[in-house]
Amino acid sequence: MSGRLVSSGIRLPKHVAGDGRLDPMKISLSSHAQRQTLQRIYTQRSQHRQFHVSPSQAAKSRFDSPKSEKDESRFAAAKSKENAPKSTPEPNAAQDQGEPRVTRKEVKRERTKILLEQREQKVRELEAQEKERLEQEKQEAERAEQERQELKRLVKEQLGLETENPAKEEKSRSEQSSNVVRNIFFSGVASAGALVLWEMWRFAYSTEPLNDQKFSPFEIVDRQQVSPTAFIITVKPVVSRLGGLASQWKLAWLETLQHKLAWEGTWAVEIKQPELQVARDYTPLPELDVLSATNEYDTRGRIELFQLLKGLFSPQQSIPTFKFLIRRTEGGEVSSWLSRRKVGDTIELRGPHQSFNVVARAGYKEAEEPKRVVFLAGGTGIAPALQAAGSLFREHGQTLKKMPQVDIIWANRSKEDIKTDNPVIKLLEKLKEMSRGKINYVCVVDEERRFITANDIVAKTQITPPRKSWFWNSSKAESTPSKDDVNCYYHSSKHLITSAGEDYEKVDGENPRRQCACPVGRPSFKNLLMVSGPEGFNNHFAGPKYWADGKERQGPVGGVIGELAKKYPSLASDWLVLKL
Ligand SMILES: Cc1cc2nc3c(=O)[nH]c(=O)nc-3n(C[C@H](O)[C@H](O)[C@H](O)COP(=O)(O)OP(=O)(O)OC[C@H]3O[C@@H](n4cnc5c(N)ncnc54)[C@H](O)[C@@H]3O)c2cc1C
Repeated sequence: MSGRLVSSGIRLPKHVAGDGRLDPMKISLSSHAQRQTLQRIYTQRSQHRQFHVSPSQAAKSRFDSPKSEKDESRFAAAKSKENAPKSTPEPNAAQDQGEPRVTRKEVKRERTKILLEQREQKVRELEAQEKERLEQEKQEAERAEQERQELKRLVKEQLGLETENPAKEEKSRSEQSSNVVRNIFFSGVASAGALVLWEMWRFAYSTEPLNDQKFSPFEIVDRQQVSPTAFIITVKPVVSRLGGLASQWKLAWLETLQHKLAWEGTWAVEIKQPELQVARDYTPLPELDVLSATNEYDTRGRIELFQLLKGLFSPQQSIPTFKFLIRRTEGGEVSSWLSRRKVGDTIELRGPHQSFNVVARAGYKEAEEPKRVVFLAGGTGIAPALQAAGSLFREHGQTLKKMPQVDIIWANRSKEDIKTDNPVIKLLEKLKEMSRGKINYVCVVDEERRFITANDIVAKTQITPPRKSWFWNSSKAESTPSKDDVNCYYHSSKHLITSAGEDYEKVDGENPRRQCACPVGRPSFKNLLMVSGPEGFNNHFAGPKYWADGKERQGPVGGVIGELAKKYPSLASDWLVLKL
């Protein structure tokens, strides 16, 4: 226990002096106000001791000089107590006699009271502040709501949506719904317009799926090995998978082109080897369904329109394909690269490059009597032979009456090339059947020591040796009237010597047929003897071509046929020899 021992042996609290009085400075109080209060109590006690004043007097003196507002109220309370009738005796009167009347408990109570009062005061102040803040917030919220309502009213007024009566409201509602319908309608029209514009843009800027200016992608969809060195690949154009008008148009355009080309004669496309950036010509095989199509495909424009409409109404339209018979040449840049391509691979094509218009050269529709077309084909040279036969069939297929007799002699190295399951053999058989024998073929194979001979050519062309003149009794051949003194591009042998096989004029991007310039009343047609194969093959039978002005030209007829022409003058006068 803290405190101090006095002489009497009694331990006093530390804030009580030796004479029993309270020592205010020894009482530990935190606040100044508390210290003051105790100081007052101490003073009161001293006064009481020195002057023997009564508690009421002490209270009076205590409150005589109020230090604060609080003290003032206490002072007033004490005064009123003092003025009150003294009916009851002072409770502590006996103790006033020399004894300290303020105990520690009282000090503590007083101090606690003061603290409580202070705290209560603080709480009241905080409550008042909080109330004031809430009040302000409420007022602000009310003001904002008023402004919002006002704004809403103004907007409604501006938009004319102010409804004052139910009729007006109903009218406004119906107007709103008709607005919605109108908006939906115009959105639909706008979307359709955008779609049409998009398609027109694609239509205008889409390149043709096959053109002679730049290479276009084609996908290999089939590959068939027909002999150890030869194979057939089928390709289809790569068009957008999304379809749409532009894609349909592309397919329709290509199908149309196929029909047009099949009708006229021989043509080829270039295939690019992308690694070496070189290209070589290859000849598409004719498609049977194209050859057997009816004559509704009359002109180019009509074909396109018909195909386009067909394509639009049948999105699953057939995709036109091209087939190539290719022989892998040992060390060849393009053919060996192509031989390694598989189904699914993409190759690039450019073309078409048309050469001989077989139909026009063989007399076209003016033919007065069926003519003959003989084709000497070596290896893959069978492809142009099939094109020529196909175009003549396409032209005369309906009546077959005026169709020239077509004889193909196909020379190959091995028997494997002419197996019955070879698609080329199948195609030849089908053409023979469809043309009721007007198209015929024979195969000769090196392996069997069977080659195309001069006798074969004589037999197929049915040329006859010149008759001996009975008058001169000499071996001099009877002169045959020349049919070659015309300048017709299609039917003059002289003209043919310098020809680069350009049987089509280029007019405004179109390749129309040339006009036959043969004089009226004279036969304007010729028999055709065509030679198609590797360079050596062509040179052997018809003599070499020559280059002039950057173009490969036909040159004079030489080789086996040139020799025959010397013996058979009708070969020179009635036949055109075309080197492919
Ligand atoms: C109108 C037309 C249509 C055609 N159609 C077809 C067809 O349908 N199918 C078909 O298979 N072919 C066709 N061809 C032939 C074809 O275009 C190619 O000529 C043939 O495929 C060979 O080309 P390549 O690039 O493989 O060989 P290339 O690289 O051109 O070589 C050809 C030959 O020359 C040799 N050679 C190349 N360079 C040299 C050199 N520096 N020195 C010595 N020898 C060399 C090679 O070893 C090879 O034997 C056609 C040609 C034309 C003109």
